[in-house]
Amino acid sequence: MFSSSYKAAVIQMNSRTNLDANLEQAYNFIEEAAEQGAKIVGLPENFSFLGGLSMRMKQADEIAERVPEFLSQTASEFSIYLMGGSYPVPTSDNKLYNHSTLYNPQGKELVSYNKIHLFDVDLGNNESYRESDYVESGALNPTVYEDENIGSWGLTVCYDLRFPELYRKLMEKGSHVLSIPSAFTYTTGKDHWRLLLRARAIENTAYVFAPAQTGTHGSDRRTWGHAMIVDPWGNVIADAGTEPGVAYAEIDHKKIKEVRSQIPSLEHRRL
Ligand SMILES: O=C(O)CNC(=O)[C@H](CS)NC(=O)CCC(=O)C(=O)O
Repeated sequence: MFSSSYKAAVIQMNSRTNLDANLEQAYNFIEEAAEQGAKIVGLPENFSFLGGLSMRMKQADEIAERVPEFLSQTASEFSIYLMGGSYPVPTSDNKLYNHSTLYNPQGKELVSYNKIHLFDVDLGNNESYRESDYVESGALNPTVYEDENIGSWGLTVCYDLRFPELYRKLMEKGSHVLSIPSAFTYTTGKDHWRLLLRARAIENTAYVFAPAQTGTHGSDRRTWGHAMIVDPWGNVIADAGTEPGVAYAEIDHKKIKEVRSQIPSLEHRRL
């Protein structure tokens, strides 16, 4: 367990198909968060490129080269932990991993995770998604990073949020904070996002840290926003609303201890 509380920042972006513009938007919000004293800052799913699938495939090598450089330099420039949302990393068979990552204040990558659950759904009204057409599911390897400064962070991405068994595995590895960078659709977000985030926090007595995408991304994509931090009791302690921006909350080891002693449900598990 870490020993002090710290300020965390979730970034909400409106990423599109211009890598430079997206990185600039991310940089400006990270700078703002660092100036506000955040020790850890998180970017949303596909912060570097959203929409424009064929363009993304063409630029995938460039994105996969530039984004880690950007994350490393920015984390060390502002001396913060940086959760790099997710970005596409080409696989050997011409697909992508939806890759999430965590950097330390010296700009070193600490841990990374490839999204396991892929968003293949038909929502009606001509709204459907086939993430598995271009993304390869990651290894079934629940991924946690821990140190004495930030505690134990479990990495997941977006649609993973709907699979509580993944979070149970992360809890078995001692997570204090569940990271869920997202680009939830407007259609599902309005009914499911807040409820699912609060449920994961309550059932795991852990913080939920969820940067998000918001607004429209080209003509066929609309995301819900409401980047959020939820405390282990299930209270929403930061909500970025619907505009791009940054939302802040304190992550406090005392709160985790308090809730886990009030309701030791993790210890009461039978199955
Ligand atoms: O590929 C991209 O451009 C960005 N990635 C996404 O938007 C991903 C995969 S399509 N979206 C989700 O996982 C939404 C999940 C969701 O909305 C739900 O579970 O309801």
